[in-house]
Parts: sequence; structure tokens; C-alpha cells
Amino acid sequence: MSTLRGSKNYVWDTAKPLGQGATSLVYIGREKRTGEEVAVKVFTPQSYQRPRQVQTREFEVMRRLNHENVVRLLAIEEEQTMNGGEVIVMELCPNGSLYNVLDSPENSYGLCEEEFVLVLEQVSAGVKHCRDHDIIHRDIKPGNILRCVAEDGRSIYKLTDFGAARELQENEEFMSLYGTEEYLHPDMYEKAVLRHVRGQQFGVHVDLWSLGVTFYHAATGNLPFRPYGGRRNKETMHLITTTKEAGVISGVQLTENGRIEYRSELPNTCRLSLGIKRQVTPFLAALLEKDQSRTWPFDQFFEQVANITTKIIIDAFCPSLLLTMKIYADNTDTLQRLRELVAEQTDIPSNDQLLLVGGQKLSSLVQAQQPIRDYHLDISSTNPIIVFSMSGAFPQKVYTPSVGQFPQLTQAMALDHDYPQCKRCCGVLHSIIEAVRITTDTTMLVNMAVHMYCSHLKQQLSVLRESLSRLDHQMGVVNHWKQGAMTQLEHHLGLLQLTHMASGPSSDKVTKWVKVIQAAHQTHKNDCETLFNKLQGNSGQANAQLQEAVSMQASVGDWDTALGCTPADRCAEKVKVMLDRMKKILAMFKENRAKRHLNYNEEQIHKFEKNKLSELCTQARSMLTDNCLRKRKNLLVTYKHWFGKAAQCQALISVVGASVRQITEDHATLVTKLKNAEVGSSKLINDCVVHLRKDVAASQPPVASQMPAGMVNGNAPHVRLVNGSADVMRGPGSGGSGSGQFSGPSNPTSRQDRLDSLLDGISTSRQSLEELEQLVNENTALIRNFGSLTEEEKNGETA
Ligand SMILES: Nc1ncnc2c1ncn2[C@@H]1O[C@H](COP(=O)(O)OP(=O)(O)OP(=O)(O)O)[C@@H](O)[C@H]1O
Repeated sequence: MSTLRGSKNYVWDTAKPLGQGATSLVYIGREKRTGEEVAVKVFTPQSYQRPRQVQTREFEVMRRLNHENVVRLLAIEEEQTMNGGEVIVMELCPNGSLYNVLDSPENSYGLCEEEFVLVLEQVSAGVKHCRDHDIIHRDIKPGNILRCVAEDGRSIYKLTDFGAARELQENEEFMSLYGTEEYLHPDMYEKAVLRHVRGQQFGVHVDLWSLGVTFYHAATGNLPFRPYGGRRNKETMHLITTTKEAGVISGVQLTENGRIEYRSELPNTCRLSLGIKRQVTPFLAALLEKDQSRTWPFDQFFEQVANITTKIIIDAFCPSLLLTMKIYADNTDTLQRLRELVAEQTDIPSNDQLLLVGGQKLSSLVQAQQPIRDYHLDISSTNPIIVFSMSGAFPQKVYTPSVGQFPQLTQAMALDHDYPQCKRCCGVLHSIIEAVRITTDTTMLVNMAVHMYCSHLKQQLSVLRESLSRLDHQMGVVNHWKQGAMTQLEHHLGLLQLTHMASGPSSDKVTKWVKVIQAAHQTHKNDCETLFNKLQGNSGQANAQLQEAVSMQASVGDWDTALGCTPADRCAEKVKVMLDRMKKILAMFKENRAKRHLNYNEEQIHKFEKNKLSELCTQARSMLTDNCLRKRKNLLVTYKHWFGKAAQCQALISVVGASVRQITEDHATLVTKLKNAEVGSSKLINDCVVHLRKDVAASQPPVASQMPAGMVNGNAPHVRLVNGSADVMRGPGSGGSGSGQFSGPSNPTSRQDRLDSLLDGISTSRQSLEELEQLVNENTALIRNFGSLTEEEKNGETA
């Protein structure tokens, strides 16, 4: 007899249903015209015993929904049989449900992070679409979340089974009972499962509780509330959910009538990173809140989901903790916030963190106020931000990858138990593979971290070496200039003494000026010499420390990259081989369970396989603990020792760095002092010149047409530079003694002008070292020029 059935536009094969629910069977079908595959939900005869309005509600609800994360309704058609009812034709979701995903041994301890975030985001989007149409689902659970696979291989989750759904506003309530007991809100559980009749009304928030249980299940592979004995222990189930305190996200009873273990944190075996756990835990606690006055409105739930799913995820690794991290940051967060988030996971305070990316300091790659979303850095799980403590502090806590516990395997053969036990073993083996992979990755990352830290030390040393050698060079220049400036001041004094000789009536005044200028000059000279000597001493010390740091760095560079579990050990591959063997045993145990009775030979083979299962468990456990985790421990001890040395080297580098900064500052102070010395002395000399000019002007009748204005009214002389080219080091007093050549303007308009130039030059001050050096040169030329003037000219007389 044909198993094909149909409606006007569709046919379906009833031989092999896709799934079965309480009220229906779902089959794969095809559209007659296009051949497109669809899912056809055919209702069981019992379902027609429900009131008509309840039956049609599913159609009505589905007609109103249209969203990527809700299974799409294609048609509602009459089955073409004598008493065929209406069937629902939907898009086909051929990859099972979230329940099937979670039932796979691979996900025994929950989904991986990427998949979990997809579930969170997409299920919430589906629920939001329902809420936007004032619809509550009332039977949210992994079995009612179907999975499709997109073209890029990623999962798409879709809400299905609107058999219990109805229209309900946020402030409305309902009385009827729907849902699957483990996922039911405690109040509904009390009424539907415990049958306590209290006439309770329920609001839309019951969906939030079911979502909380579903997300917990997806995150951990287990239900959050588990009484001993499971479903049959209904009173305890109700007790757990109704007596749990706010913030508690799970309650488990491990022994009959035993204590209930409440937890506010996700279990260690959960595969999610610490980063997302910090986001998800309070979120689950809010959803699993029985007290209506404390439950979230839907808007807050959607907001929180968006908050988690739109975060930027940054990979980081802390070698001192052997911890691989995912940092969940907001779009607008900046470097400081990133440091705070790292501190939350590592306990290394923000201001003690050294963050390296590809060997470079993160702070040198991004700006302090730059939002993280604009970091265009190639950060990934294989190239994470490496987090060190600058002070060399070593955190106390250590992360060890958590794995599940193998069940106690009994010797006796028990067909019903052996299959689920073997399935649990497969789950544990999956978690061991993941732990082994983490251990191998950690080794690689520690090697990378050591390499990066070494190059960071080297980089700093080379910068310091360069800074010190630049400072040494500058010291030479400053010394050169210092001597020149001091010599110049001597020249000025010499010049004044010449003026003194020529000034006759003003001789006493000049003597006073000379004394004042000499005293000031001496003070400046002492000051500059003291600082210069200090600088020389510090620079010598910094150079010696730098040498010490260089040799320390060389010894820090020794690191054995073969420490720890490496890919060359092929540990993960070895455990995978064990898993393949175990899966074969699982398949056999499944068949045997279905047979319910085995003959003698089959029984013997079953027993052999059960022993093999036990051996595989021992082998895998030993591979992890005696090999991988032991090596991991050794790696940490060696790293700790290495980091101690590296941190010492870093500390010395910091000392040298501080010295270099101090030397640079002192250097700047010395330059300022030298400038001040020169400007100060020049000003005194200038004042002296102005006074002396006044005296000269008062004692000799001026020739008005040839006198510069500044000389007549006694104002500060106008600065006119003469470009000298003589070398300042040609010898102190060389200009003053008249031994040099005049190198100023070749044809001065008058000797009076030349004398003015000479005096003007003396009173000129400059801003920068180069300018001052040039001034020294210029003034030396002026002084030399002075020697070629006649006595009259020196007294200001014109030819
Ligand atoms: N569109 C679909 N594509 C693929 N499989 C589907 C589809 N719809 C339903 N199924 C399968 O059929 C099963 C039963 O469907 P559904 O949950 O809608 O039926 P039900 O009778 O309302 O069930 P319940 O007992 O949850 O009320 C689902 O668990 C799923 O495995």
C-alpha cells in the first residue's frame, strides 16, 4: 500500500516521519508543481478532541508571523482523503532541533561560544517578532527551536510549534496550561504538574522563564533545576524553583532526599569563556526569576540580548594564568575600559598591565580615546593581545581546563544503562579533546608570549641605547657651546675693559659694571658646571646599567619551545582515535538496547566491548592528566621562573628609562641655564653699554646727522647682526686681543656704524642652542673686528 498522501498542492510520504509531537506527526513533503521540499504537519485524531478555536489558533498565529527566526508557514490545506483534516505546510528545517544539537555527545557540556551566541541572538529575535505581534509562545524549549544551515555553513535557529501560542498583551493574563514541564514557569508547573488548584493567572513573563531554562541548557548541556530521580521527583522540582534565592541559576539534588546544591555561577565544565560568562550569568539569573515583581519586561530582555550579541569580542591571552580570554567590549569602549575588562579576568590591575599585540605595545598602536571598534588590528585567537604584569607580579590563581567526569561503569551488563553510559563517556571524551586542544594551544601561546616579551625587552634596550648615545652626543655639543658661551662672556668683559681704558671720565663706573658682571658671570658658571658634572655622572651610570640590562636580556632569551604539550605530541589526534572507537561501541550498544534481548554470543561481544569502553576511559584520562596537564604544570613552573628573570630585566630597563628621562630633563635645564647665563650677562652688558653711551654722548658734542637714534635718546640699541664666520674655539680672547680678521660687512657706511654693530651684537640674546652657538660665533667675529678699529672709533667718533 502506498504511503504517499497529499493535499491540493502538496504530497508527503508517511513512511518516515520527521518528528512526532503530542498532537501531530510531521513529514517531509514536496510541492507538486516545483518539487520543492517542505514539512507537512498532520494532526493526530486525538488533536481533534480539542476545542475548534484551540485547533485553529495555531493556524491564525502562524499566518501573522513572518520572520527569519520563525518557521515560515507556506500553506494550510485540506488533506485529500475521506475524512482528512487541515494540514500545515511549512518550510523544511532539515537539521533537527536545538534539542538534537544538545543531545549530541559533542555538546554534552553545552554549546561552544559561537553557537551559543547564535542561539541567544536568533531565538530572541524570533521571540521579539512574536512579541511585536502580541503573541506568547508558551512552549519554548530546545525541541521547539529548529535548525537550518545557511549557505555559509552557519546555523539558523527558528522558533516552531505554535500549538500552544496565543495572542496576549503584556498586561493580560491567561489560565490554560501548556508547555513542557522542565521548562515551565514554577507557577504553571504547580498548576499543570502538581495539580494544585489555586486559580492562578499567568502573564507573558512565563515565556521568559522558559527562555532562561532553554539558554541555561544551551550553555551547559544540562537543565538548571534537577531533582534526584528527574521528572518523577516533582515536589522537589517545585521546591528547588520556588525556594531558590534571587541570583541563583541552578539547583541540583545529587542524592535521594539529599541537599540541594544551589549555584549562582555556570559550572566549570561549561565551554563558554569567562568573558561571556560574566555577561550571561546575571542575564540568566534575571530570566530565572519567579517573583513577578522582579522579572524583566520583554523590552529589557531584548535590550540585554542586543547588549551581549553586539559586543566586540577581543582575543587575549595571559601567560601567567595560562588563560585564553575573550574580552566582550562595547563599541564605544576605549583602551582604559579594555584594560579594566582584562583586569576583571586576570586580577592584574589596569595600571600594571603590559598589553602586546604582534610584539608591539597596544598603547603605541592605538590612541587612548580611540573607540575599540576603530582598532584596525589583526587580533585573533591565534594572534591575541598578550597580557603581562609590568611589575612582574604573578597571580595566585591558575586555570586548568575542566573536563567532565566519566561515569562509574558497572561490570554487569545492563542494556538499558549501557547505551546512555557510553554516550556520557563519549561526551567526556569530547571534553577531553577540547582540554587537550586548549593545552596545546596554550603551549603555542606561551612560546609566542615569551618571544614577544623578549623582543619587547630588546626594543626598549635599543631605544634606550639610542637615547643615551644621542644624549652623549648632545652633552658634547652643550659642552662645546658651554665653553663657547663662557668664553664669549669673558670676551664681553674684555671688551668692557677695553671700553674702560677708553672711557677716561667714566672709568669708575665701568669698574663697577665689570664687578657686577663678573659676579653674575661667576654664579652662572658655577651653576652650569655643577649641573654639567651631575649630568656626566648620571649618564655614565645609565650607560653602565644599560650594559647590565643588555646582558640580562641575553640570558632571558633562553627559552625551550619544546616545553608543554605541543602539536608534535599529537595528543588531540590520539584522543580522537579513542573517540572513534568509543562511537563504534556506542552504535553497538544502541542496537543492542533496541534488541532488548541478546543471544549468548552477542552478550559476550557486548561484554568485551564494555571492557574496551572502560579501558578507553582509563587511557583518555591518563593521557590528559599524566601527560598533557602534567606538562602544562611544568610549563607554568618554567614560565614563572623565566618571567621572574624577564621581570628583573624589565625592572632594570625601567630604572635606565627613568635615568634617561631625568638626564633629558637635566639637559634641558642646563640649556636653559646657559641661555639665561648668556641673556643675563648680555643684558647687564647692554645696560652698561647704554649707560656708557649716555656718558660718552654727554661728554662730547654729537654730530647729529651721523648719530643713530638709539644713542641719542638712550634707548636699547636696535639689533643689527653681523654675519661672522670665525670658529668660536679659535681661542678665548682672540678677538679681544685683535689677532683675528674682520669678517663683517666689507664696506661699512661709517666707523660709527661698525662700532654700533659691535655693541649691538654684545647685547643680543637668542632662543635656541643653534642660535646661541651662532651668536657665539658672531660675537667672536665682532670682538675680532673690534681689534681693527682705531681708538677714536672705539670711543664713538666718526671719521
Ligand atoms: N518545519 C519543520 N521542519 C522539520 N521538522 C519539523 C518541522 N516542524 C516540526 N518538525 C519536527 O516534528 C516534531 C513535532 O513538531 P511540533 O513540535 O510542531 O509538533 P506538536 O505535536 O505540536 O509537538 P508538541 O508535543 O511539542 O506540542 C518537531 O519536534 C520536529 O522534530
